[in-house]
Amino acid sequence: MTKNIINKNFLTKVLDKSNQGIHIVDSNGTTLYYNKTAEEIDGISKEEILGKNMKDLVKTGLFSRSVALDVIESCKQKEVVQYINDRVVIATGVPITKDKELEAVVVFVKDSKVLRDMTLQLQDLLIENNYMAKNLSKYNSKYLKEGIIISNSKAMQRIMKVANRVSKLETPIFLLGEPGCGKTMFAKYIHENSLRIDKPFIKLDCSAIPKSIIETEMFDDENSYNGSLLKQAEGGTLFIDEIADMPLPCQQRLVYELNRIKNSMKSHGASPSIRIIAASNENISKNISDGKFRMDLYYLLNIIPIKIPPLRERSEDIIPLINLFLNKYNEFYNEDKSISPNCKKFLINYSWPGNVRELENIIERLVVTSDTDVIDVEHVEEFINNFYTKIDDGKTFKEKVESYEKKLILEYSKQVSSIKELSILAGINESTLRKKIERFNLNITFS
Ligand SMILES: Nc1ncnc2c1ncn2[C@@H]1O[C@H](COP(=O)(O)OP(=O)(O)OP(=O)(O)O)[C@@H](O)[C@H]1O
Repeated sequence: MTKNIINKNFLTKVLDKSNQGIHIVDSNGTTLYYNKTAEEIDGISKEEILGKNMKDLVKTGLFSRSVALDVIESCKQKEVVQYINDRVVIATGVPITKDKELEAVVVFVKDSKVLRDMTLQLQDLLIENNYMAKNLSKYNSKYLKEGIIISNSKAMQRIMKVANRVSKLETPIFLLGEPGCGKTMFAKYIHENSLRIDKPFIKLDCSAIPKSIIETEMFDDENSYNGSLLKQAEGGTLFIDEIADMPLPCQQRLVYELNRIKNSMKSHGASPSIRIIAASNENISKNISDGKFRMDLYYLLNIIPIKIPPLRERSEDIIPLINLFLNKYNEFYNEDKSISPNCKKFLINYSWPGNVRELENIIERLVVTSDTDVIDVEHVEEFINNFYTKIDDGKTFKEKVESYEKKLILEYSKQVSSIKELSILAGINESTLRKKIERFNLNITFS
């Protein structure tokens, strides 16, 4: 059985511990109780006030006014600012009634010094807040200027630095990296930060168009649809994606073009008519040793090589990328989804064979398909099964990634009715997907 300890003695102890001053007077204004904090705030001792009437104490000048007397008169709660012994005190008088008759008045007393301290703290916070807001806007404009490129990892910060440095030069650039890791994004970024920003940025994806027409598209003004790409990119940047797929005769003409650009820069110091940025996700050295890629072209392009690491090697970028895509697709689909911490952990541990493109694609699907506001591991598992591969099965990392990719492509193919839909669902561009299907020897039929 619990003992009821709440008696008069106990309540008096509690009131004495309060950090507010408490002053109780009866309905005539005579002080019945005055706690320790009130003594400290008012600078008046219990002995000076207990059993004395407030009217007399106001007369003697000990109090400038008495809120207790105001409350006795009006029988309503009242708040006043008082000067007691040169200190500013805030006193709130509260009437206590029994059967509608006033029984007593309790006055709660606060030292304005506390409020002053709080005001000072608030001012400090406002200053800090202002400072942070300024920095945030600086950060935001930098962020926007960089076209929202997430570069939280050291590796990406290094690449951003190189990209910033080389964007103002005219030299060719060679971007290397797995599919979906951001090569096109970097090519655009370099163009947009170069002196050619007002001129065209033209992309040629050698894996997306039949090999037989690459040369025409690139060089032939008369037979290409809109004039040659070299002509279209005049004054600007020509971005040649998947250059390893470029046919040898075309490579030869590109070597000629690059040499011409180089010589004109050397002899006239002139800006080249076109800047070339090339990209490859193939093992280009293997193509060279197989005789599929010209060594001289490789050296002409490889003056500034930038290798973009796969996402699995820069896991610090995963959370900021998740947040970026979550905001983007929440806004786009007018949703307000968030991702649980467990699910984020789960996504950090995934190997992302399709790199940033796959991550973006999965976040978009999660925003659209999850039936709760908080996206959890179970929702992700619907898309990605067998997240974790066994470590000790004797396969190399690449083999594991490939076998996982095969599984995913087959699984996704069951949900769509064409290669185009499959490429959208998987977040891989169509030509890369076709190549993968061919390389993995997958037998895919669409319903
Ligand atoms: N660091 C990053 N920050 C923000 N978005 C990124 C980042 N890296 C890639 N992306 C986004 O991921 C998607 C894929 O990137 P991108 O197309 O540049 O890859 P890629 O390497 O050119 O792929 P592929 O080799 O298949 O052509 C794009 O939507 C791009 O904007």
